Amino acid sequence: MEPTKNLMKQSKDVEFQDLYYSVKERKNFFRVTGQRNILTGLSGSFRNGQLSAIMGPSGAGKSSLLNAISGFRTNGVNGSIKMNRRDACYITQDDHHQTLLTVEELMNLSCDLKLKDRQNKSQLVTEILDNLNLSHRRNVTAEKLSGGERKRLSIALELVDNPNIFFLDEPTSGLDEVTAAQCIRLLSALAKEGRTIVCTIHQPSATIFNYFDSIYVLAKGQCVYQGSPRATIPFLHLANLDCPRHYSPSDYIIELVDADEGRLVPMLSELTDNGKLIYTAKQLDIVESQLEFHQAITTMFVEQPKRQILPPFFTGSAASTDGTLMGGASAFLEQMKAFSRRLYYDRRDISSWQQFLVLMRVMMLRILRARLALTIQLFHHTLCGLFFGLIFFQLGNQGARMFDHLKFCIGAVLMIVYTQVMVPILSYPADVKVVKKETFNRWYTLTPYYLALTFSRLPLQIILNITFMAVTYWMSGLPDQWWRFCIFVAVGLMISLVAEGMGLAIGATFSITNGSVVGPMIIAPLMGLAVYGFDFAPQISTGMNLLMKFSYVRVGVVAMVLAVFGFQREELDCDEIYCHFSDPRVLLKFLDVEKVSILHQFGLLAMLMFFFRILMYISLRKRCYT
Ligand SMILES: Nc1ncnc2c1ncn2[C@@H]1O[C@H](COP(=O)(O)OP(=O)(O)OP(=O)(O)O)[C@@H](O)[C@H]1O
Repeated sequence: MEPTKNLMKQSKDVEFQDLYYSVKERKNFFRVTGQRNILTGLSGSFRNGQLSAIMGPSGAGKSSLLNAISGFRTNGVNGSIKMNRRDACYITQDDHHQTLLTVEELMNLSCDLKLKDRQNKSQLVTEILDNLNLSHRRNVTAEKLSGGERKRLSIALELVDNPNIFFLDEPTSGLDEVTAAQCIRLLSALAKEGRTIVCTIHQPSATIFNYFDSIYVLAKGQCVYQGSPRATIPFLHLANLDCPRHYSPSDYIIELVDADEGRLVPMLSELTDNGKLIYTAKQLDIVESQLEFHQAITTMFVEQPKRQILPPFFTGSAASTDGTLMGGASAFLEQMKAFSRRLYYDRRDISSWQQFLVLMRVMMLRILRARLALTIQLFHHTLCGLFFGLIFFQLGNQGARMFDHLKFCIGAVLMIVYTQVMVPILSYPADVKVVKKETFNRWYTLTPYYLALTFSRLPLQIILNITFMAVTYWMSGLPDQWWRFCIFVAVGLMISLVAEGMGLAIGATFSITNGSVVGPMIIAPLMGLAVYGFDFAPQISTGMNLLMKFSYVRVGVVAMVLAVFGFQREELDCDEIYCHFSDPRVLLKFLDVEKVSILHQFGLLAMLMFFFRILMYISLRKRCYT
């Protein structure tokens, strides 16, 4: 690949010292039984202009190290890292992209969100796609690309604002040998253009191994080798471990550190001073004397006691000290300056309003493109409306059918709740991964995304609700009053917005597996509260009444009852000798809601809607920024 001049930019190194990463071990969800150290005091550096690999056996901590130094994961990470976050991007192993958009649309989206000057946008897109050999796939959606093409697309999307530092988690996983080699060659070319490229790789073939400028081998969370690929054999020779002829050094070193439960790990880790030393070889010959080593870290980090937590706003900055008090003070000043610089840089060129507009457009486009899902949802709501309409056909004005009226209101609410809760629980977790990647790579900030998500779903919600409610209303024979119909629809819409908020909050917090358990588990007691005590409503205790206010299903049912029977509704027909509930006021009194205002119920629903949506926002923030 030819280096592209207008993409050239000065780039920087990545250095880290005494890096720890630990996770809490739990016996069950709540009980923490201890702490597991995954990375144990690692140091090292990845140089600008080089393609570096983090290698190691499965479970060695490669992804953990990549996540920790890139800042993709901050929870449980302690130590010093020098890296300009503004200049870095992270490409995940699974290549999460916005679904239903073509390569060109995704590239345009990336440009719209990242570049202020959009005049040369199409030229830039063409240039990048040409360079990454993706031009012929411009009009294909990301889901239809091959593994290698998808990886190249991930790189292309990030190249738009030309970051200096690329972190890639297992870029060759799932690719055949030829495609994997192509991918690594591309990364090597990008590094030569003046970028720092760091990727994890499990066990590269001999060909791929030699494409790397530097390798960092991990085992059991410790550094067992750091240096050039060709210095691997002399390094092992130094430890009296001779790589057999015709054996790939990458295979050999991985096998060595994996054997005998990692018996050799402490010795090799000592030779590298856990990453503080870097090895190089002068020539290709495997001769011990040609091995050289030097300090991996050039930055003098602030002296820190082991495992001390850096305040989060210091991460990503580096400071020097000679270990003295004065040195420490000037280092602190430097950190403060770096912090202010970061604050300055964090002010995005693209305003939040512009981000909102771009995201809104894309989200609406995606909703319209999901034709099958749209058709199924419309069909489902119409069918449910017809089903309800048939069950309660022309019963809406029958004074003798009080229980049917109640069943109608409860049933309609439950149908809305279940549909609106379950869809985001099952679909949103996949979106969260895309959002995490895109916010991390500075495509947009969370607030405009969140607002665009909320508003873009609104039109579809309204249409689906009107469909279901209209069919139900007219078939069940409720009064021919447009204003009552509008209130009926508004109640349905409000319930669906609360339920959707709850579904999104669960989807943003849990995986699909856990969410599909948690969702119904939460709805069940809410449903219980919804039907509780309708036959002895006036005797319900104050405490229970208060609790019932938290069940939006109950609040929804009450609002629905008020919409159907409130507002001075005329007497219902009576086909029998005596109909106790033919006067709607009797029914309202029986349910103890005759003095309840529908506005009050709308207020409660609005509060619960905000509650779930704020919960979702907090959850999303936590997922994206820790
Ligand atoms: N959040 C976590 N909670 C518990 N254990 C974790 C967590 N993250 C990582 N681990 C554990 O830490 C170890 C290292 O994980 P990591 O994913 O970094 O390994 P890896 O070298 O990338 O492995 P692989 O090549 O198989 O992907 C593994 O044993 C993993 O189970």
